[in-house]
Amino acid sequence: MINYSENEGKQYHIQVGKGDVGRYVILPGDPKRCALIAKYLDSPVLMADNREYVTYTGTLDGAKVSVTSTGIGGPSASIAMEELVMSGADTFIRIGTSGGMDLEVKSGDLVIANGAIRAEGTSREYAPIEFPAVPDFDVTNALVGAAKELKMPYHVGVVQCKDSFYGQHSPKTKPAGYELLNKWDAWLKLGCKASEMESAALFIVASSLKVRAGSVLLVLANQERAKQGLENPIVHDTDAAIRVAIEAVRELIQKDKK
Ligand SMILES: O=P(O)(O)O[C@H]1O[C@H](CO)[C@@H](O)[C@H]1O
Ligand SMILES: O=c1cc[nH]c(=O)[nH]1
Repeated sequence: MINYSENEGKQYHIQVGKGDVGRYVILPGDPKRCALIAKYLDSPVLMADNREYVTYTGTLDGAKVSVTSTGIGGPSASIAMEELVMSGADTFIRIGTSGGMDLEVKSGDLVIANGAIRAEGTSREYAPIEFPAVPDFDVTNALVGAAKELKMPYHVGVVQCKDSFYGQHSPKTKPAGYELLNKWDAWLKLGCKASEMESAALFIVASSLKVRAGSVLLVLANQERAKQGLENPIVHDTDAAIRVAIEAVRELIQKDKK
């Protein structure tokens, strides 16, 4: 494969290469979240800042751990994962924001995905639609263990992934076939916990590359609760989700040593 990078040994988009990242990588969407995550690492170093991809590398309990932002949506997230795997990474935790769906999911809660609805386009370029977008079992267990240990309010369940943020919130037009893609009411009846944009693509890319991935999401607010007139403040602080991801990486590091 052609490497378009002007910098030898660096991946074209993320601008890191072998030796620059650890096997464990935390993946926020927002590049500005990287510094907030990196401060939990020992001796974090900014390795690259290119397009939507910012990477820091440090250590946790002596193991090399990195943070790389994915940008918004499956296309950029899949590029980040592909290039990180080519740089030596094999274990990924997405830490993102989301909108609650199930009425029991409140602002400020965390959602740990045990599956993702593939209502986005990127994952279809990797696997037929019948193949489920599921996270790695050990990574998911580590996230649940960390949320319990840190006494965070969390839910485990299916998340819905799409390519249009405003299609979720306020679709202006509903083209022919719209209901075939946007089955929001069905997902609600099936107990879907939250909606976001990257987990499905990341889980399917991880399956195709034979690496491990999981997701923990902060719930900013829940439009379904708002519709019912239930309490629904907006929460922006991602620190709880970041701490759960960090603790989960520690658990995985210990487990992988055995
Ligand atoms: O907060 P991040 O990780 O970017 O995640 C969510 O926020 C963005 C939309 O506002 C999408 O990327 C969505 O998945
Ligand atoms: O409602 C929301 C909030 C964050 N991200 C989404 O994709 N949807």
